[in-house]
Amino acid sequence: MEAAIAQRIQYPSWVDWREFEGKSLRGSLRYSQRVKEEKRFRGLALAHLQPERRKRSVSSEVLCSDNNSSALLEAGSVYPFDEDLILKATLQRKAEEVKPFLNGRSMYLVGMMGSGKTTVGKLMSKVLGYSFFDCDSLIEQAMNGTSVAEIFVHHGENFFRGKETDALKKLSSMYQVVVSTGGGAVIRPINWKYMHKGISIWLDVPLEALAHRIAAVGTGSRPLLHDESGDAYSVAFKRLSTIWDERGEAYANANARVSLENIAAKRGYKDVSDLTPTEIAIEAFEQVLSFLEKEETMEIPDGDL
Ligand SMILES: Nc1ncnc2c1ncn2[C@@H]1O[C@H](COP(=O)(O)OP(=O)(O)O)[C@@H](O)[C@H]1O
Ligand SMILES: O=C(O)C1=C[C@@H](OP(=O)(O)O)[C@@H](O)[C@H](O)C1
Repeated sequence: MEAAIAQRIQYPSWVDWREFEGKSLRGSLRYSQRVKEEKRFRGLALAHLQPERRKRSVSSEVLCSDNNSSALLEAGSVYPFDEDLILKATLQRKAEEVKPFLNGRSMYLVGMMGSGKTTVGKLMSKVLGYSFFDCDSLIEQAMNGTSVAEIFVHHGENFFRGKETDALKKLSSMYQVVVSTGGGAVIRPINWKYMHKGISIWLDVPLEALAHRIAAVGTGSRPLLHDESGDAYSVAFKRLSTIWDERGEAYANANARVSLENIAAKRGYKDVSDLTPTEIAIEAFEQVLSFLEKEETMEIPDGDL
């Protein structure tokens, strides 16, 4: 069937269409085998990926100029579409883009409690082929399995901060690792000395979102949030606000900042809770790339040569 079909997919700028050229996309897009092999398929399909529908479907207008194409899409129809596939492939490509410029340098994720340092850090380490370490877990292992909360109770916060610095010192001698630091790692200047041996990335998440996330999992593992009485969200929000007032500025020492509000605005989402860890990890790699480019182009004054 001769079909005048030109597919116009206009993905957000952060999606790398090259990932999918010539590959069959999951969903209702069907192409004759010849179209795929001879890659005579041309054009772009207009996909309106809207947050409330991005997970389930996409409205597409498909016109392909190709003979023998069996594409059967019509303007305005709604089709299942595997956006997770696109995001995962984009994340992999971003990692491959960044990796050569890292020269094996490690990455340290900093941010308030619940900002996603562990969740996003694991994703980044996986696509980079780096090892992942959670600083709190290393401290607990060094204390024969004593939990962070128990360390605070039995030994006090200052003792914990000393162990945190010891862990970061050890990690700073390693290469090709992604580290999820504890939310308070930014407090001590000595910790920045160790983290600046690698590249530090601040996950900047609004307090409201942090409070919702922590309320969902409870404050048991976060002793600094234990003090207040009330509903879980209010307790978390109140304590996080106090902690932010005390140390919020310190996070800005990071080499790269990942603002979830900026990503959500870029993507047209109403709320940062629409953002998946993969989307955040993609942005993290983009911000690392920007930092590395700036680092490379920074002129060394002649006098310093
Ligand atoms: N992008 C996200 N959207 C929604 N929930 C998230 C996101 N990232 C992390 N979370 C959840 O928030 C909680 C804290 O995440 P975690 O990675 O442990 O943060 P941190 O290591 O910074 O304390 C976990 O329950 C996690 O599943
Ligand atoms: O913000 C903080 O001072 C802390 C954050 C915690 O790590 P997470 O950021 O993983 O919760 C943990 O290190 C300890 O409870 C202290």
